[in-house]
Amino acid sequence: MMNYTPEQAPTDPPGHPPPTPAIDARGLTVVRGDRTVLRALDFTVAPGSITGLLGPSGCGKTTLMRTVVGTQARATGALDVLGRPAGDPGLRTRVGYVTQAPSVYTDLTVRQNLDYFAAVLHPGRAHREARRDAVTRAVRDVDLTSHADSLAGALSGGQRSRVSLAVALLGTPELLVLDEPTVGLDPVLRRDLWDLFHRLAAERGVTLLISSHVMDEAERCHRLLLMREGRILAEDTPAALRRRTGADTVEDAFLHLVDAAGTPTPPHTEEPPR
Ligand SMILES: Nc1ncnc2c1ncn2[C@@H]1O[C@H](COP(=O)(O)OP(=O)(O)OP(=O)(O)O)[C@@H](O)[C@H]1O
Repeated sequence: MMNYTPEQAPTDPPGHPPPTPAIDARGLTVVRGDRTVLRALDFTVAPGSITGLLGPSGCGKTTLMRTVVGTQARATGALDVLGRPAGDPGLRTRVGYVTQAPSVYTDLTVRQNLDYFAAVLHPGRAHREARRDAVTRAVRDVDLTSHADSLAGALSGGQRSRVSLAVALLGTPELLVLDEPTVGLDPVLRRDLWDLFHRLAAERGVTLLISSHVMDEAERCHRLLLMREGRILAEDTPAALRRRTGADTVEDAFLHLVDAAGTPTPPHTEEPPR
């Protein structure tokens, strides 16, 4: 089983001012094409925490992640990431982003992929040993040591996704933004990845923002941002959301909050949360 409980979210030592949020959004609005996709979002993400971003397909999760990592144009309002405006060049090595589609070279082995990205991050002979250590650690983190010399193109979809995650871990990011990292993985790999996410938060102080369709993964997060139709429906711990709504599961809590919000859902644009 998992080696944590969601109630064990990082807390501030008494008497200390709260730390700067890892993410601080105020009135964040994003337009894509002729659609307003994110609508005046206000939320914060605490450093060293795991925040789950949940909501039905098309509610704006990827758009929000793209905005946090600075690749989304036409954002208005304020969005600070690690104390700087989102997209600031100083954040490049401090933020890791893993997209839904794995971005690896299929004609290189796992290790060659990582060697390449490590050389981009830390060029030069002086960093050769540090690069080798970083690559070995990242391959081990994602449990691909036995596949290190396999061509990425010969791996399963889930294994390729883990190579992408290993690339993001190379730079030892302070904030990791992961878009549906567990899609297509079997239950054992999903559990192992969530264990890794918790180790990264607890042992390395990494902040993780993780999107998912899968409501049972919500229970593995310290806090949740529940999204619907470009808005934040609720922001709280899984337990508090269940308590607040009298629901047994986060999925039921979500449905309760949707009903309470009272906005009708056009059937052609909405999928139920999976
Ligand atoms: N390039 C684009 N131009 C215009 N609208 C877009 C574009 N990309 C996405 N959208 C719209 O923005 C909305 C949010 O999309 P987004 O990909 O952020 O949702 P999502 O919650 O991540 O969905 P999923 O879970 O299916 O990945 C959708 O209604 C989508 O149609």
